[in-house]
Amino acid sequence: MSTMLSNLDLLRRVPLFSLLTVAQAEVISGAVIKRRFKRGEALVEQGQKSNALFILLTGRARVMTSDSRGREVILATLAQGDYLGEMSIIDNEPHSATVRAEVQTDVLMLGRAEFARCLTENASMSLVVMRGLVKRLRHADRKIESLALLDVYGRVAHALLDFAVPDAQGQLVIKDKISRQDLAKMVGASREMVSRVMKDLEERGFIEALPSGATLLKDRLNALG
Ligand SMILES: Nc1ncnc2c1ncn2[C@@H]1O[C@@H]2COP(=O)(O)O[C@H]2[C@H]1O
Repeated sequence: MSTMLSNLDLLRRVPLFSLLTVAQAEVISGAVIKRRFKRGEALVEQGQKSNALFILLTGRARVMTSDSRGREVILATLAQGDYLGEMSIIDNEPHSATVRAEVQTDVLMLGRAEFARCLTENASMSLVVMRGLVKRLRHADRKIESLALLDVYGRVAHALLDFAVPDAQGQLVIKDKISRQDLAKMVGASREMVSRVMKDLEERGFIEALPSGATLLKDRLNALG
């Protein structure tokens, strides 16, 4: 995190807060605190309350939920500029999921009351938060559909397509290596099963492991996911 930037400058760089008026941003910047989370540390815990909105300045965090037997599901990965903890502030219920730092992660934390005030005083910001929630609901709908209707091949294909971004040639690639364990937690299957499916997808030409560690997704994968 750049220590040279003021809280106001940092806030201005976060898309959500760029909509505040200058006066509002000044008030809010006086209310935020910076905090660093180590790799593996929880920013918020499912079932607890923490009274703050967290905005990622650097790093990466994973949104996950688990059952009483410790089995985990990865719901999403958050990166720079993303925020979390808004659900608990909006409905005054405990956090819906645990969010854990995947690498060292710096955040700005804004208190519950200040965030609630931002929403009531700034209609465009409320709309952006609503759009974010709607986007997540759409994504969750697709995920339910995939869990209910697709086999493990389809679910793995779906998760891979979700992660991929087009490269310079317009081909879909996943740049970072995804661990089989993480993929298993995304699709609700065992690591062994996911390893078998990935091997099969590669042998049948749906995906290609590149020497760089990236994975190239072939067009035909769309037919599975
Ligand atoms: N499916 C999801 N995708 C992205 N972020 C999520 C998802 N579910 C929960 N979160 C975030 O994780 C946070 C956990 O605490 P909250 O419920 O307060 O607010 C939640 C959201 O900010």
